[in-house]
Amino acid sequence: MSLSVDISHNLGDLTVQVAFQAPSGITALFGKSGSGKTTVINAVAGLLTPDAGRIASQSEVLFDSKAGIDLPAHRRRLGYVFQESRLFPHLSVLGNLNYGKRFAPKGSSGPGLEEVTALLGISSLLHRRPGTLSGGEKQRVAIGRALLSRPQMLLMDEPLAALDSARKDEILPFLEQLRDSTGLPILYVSHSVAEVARLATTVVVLEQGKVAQAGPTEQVFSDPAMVRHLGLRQAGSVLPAVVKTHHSDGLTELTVSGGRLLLPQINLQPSARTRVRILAQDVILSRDAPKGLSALNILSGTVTEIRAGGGPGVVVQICCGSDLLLARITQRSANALQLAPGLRCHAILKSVSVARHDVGHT
Ligand SMILES: Nc1ncnc2c1ncn2[C@@H]1O[C@H](COP(=O)(O)OP(=O)(O)OP(=O)(O)O)[C@@H](O)[C@H]1O
Repeated sequence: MSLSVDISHNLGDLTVQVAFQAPSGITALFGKSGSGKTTVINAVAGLLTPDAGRIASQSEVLFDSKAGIDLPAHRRRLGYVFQESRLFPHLSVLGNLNYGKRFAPKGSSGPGLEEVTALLGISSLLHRRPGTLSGGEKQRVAIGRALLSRPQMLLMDEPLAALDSARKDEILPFLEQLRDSTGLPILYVSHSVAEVARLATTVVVLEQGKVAQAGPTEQVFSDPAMVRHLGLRQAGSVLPAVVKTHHSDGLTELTVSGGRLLLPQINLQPSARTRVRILAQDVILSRDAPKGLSALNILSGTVTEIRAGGGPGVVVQICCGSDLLLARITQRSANALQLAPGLRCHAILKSVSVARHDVGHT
C-alpha cells in the first residue's frame, strides 16, 4: 500500500504546493508551525478540498481535480488520530473500540479486537471509562478505535504533542510496533525532531508550503542541508543497527555498517534490529586513529561533504561503512585538520551521549 499526493491550495498568504509518496510505514510530515502540515493531512482526509491536484491510495483515487473526483471523508477509509484522543466519555474503552468497528466495510479483512488490543497493550483497560485513563492510554485507545475501522491508511496529527515526556516514552514503542507489524501507510504530522527520527521510515520536510526535502529517514537526516530545518542542537544522523550483545558492565554492543557502538543498556534481545540517532554536536573528529581516549566508540570513514553555516561552525558528513554520519565542529578545527572530501578520518562518540529515547525499540 502507498499514498501519492500532488496538490496545490491557496491559503491567502501561503500557497501549499506539495508532491510526495508515502509508502507503507510511517511518513512524517515535518516542518515549522505554519509550514502547511495540517493543510496537507486535512486534504488527504477529505476535510479540505485543494484547489487542484490528485491524491490517490494504491487502490483508489481519493481526489482528482481534473477528473472531478472528490470522495467524501467517510468514504476514504482512513483512520484519523488527533492530538487529543476525542474518545466518547460516556462509553467504556470497549464501547469506544466497538464504535470504530462500525465503520469497517462489510467483508473487509484486518486485525480484530483481540489483536488490536494486544498490539496496543490495552486489553486490561476494556471496562474503564476514558476519564480514568492516562493521556498515553487514551491515545492508544484512539489508535485502536481507528485501526478497528479497517482503514487503508492512518492519519496522525501530532498524536503525542499533548503528552508529557514520560507518556510519550510509554507510547513510542507501540507506534513502532504499529509501523512494523501492520504494513499500513501512516501519515504522521509532527514538529518534534526526536519523534520523527525515532519513528519515521520516510520524511517529508515542509517549508512555507513547499517540500524542502523528502526521502528515507536515514538519508534525509544525514544531509547537512537538514541542519537548517532541524536546528544546530537537534541535527544528527539516524543509523540502522543490530543488537549484538549485552555486557556485564551495563553496556549494550550494537553492530552498525561501519563497526560497533557501545551504548548504555538497551532493552532489546540480541539480533534485534534498531536505529540510533547520533547528534552531530556529540561527534568529535580525528585524522589519526585516537589512542588513550575515554570515549568508547570510534568509527572510521571518509569525509563526503563539508558545509559551512553562518557562524563559526561547520557540519561534516562522513561515510562510515554504508552509513552517513554528521559531525558539527568549528571551522577552525576543520581548517586545522585540513578536512576535505575524500580524506580518511575517525569519528568519536561518547557512549553516554546517546539518550535512551534516541534508540528505537524494534
Ligand atoms: N482556511 C485558512 N485560511 C487562511 N489561512 C489559513 C487557513 N488555514 C490555514 N491557514 C494558514 O496557513 C498556514 C499553514 O497552516 P497549517 O495549519 O497547514 O500549518 P501547520 O504546519 O500544520 O502548522 P502547525 O504546526 O502550527 O499546526 C498557517 O499560516 C495558517 O494560519
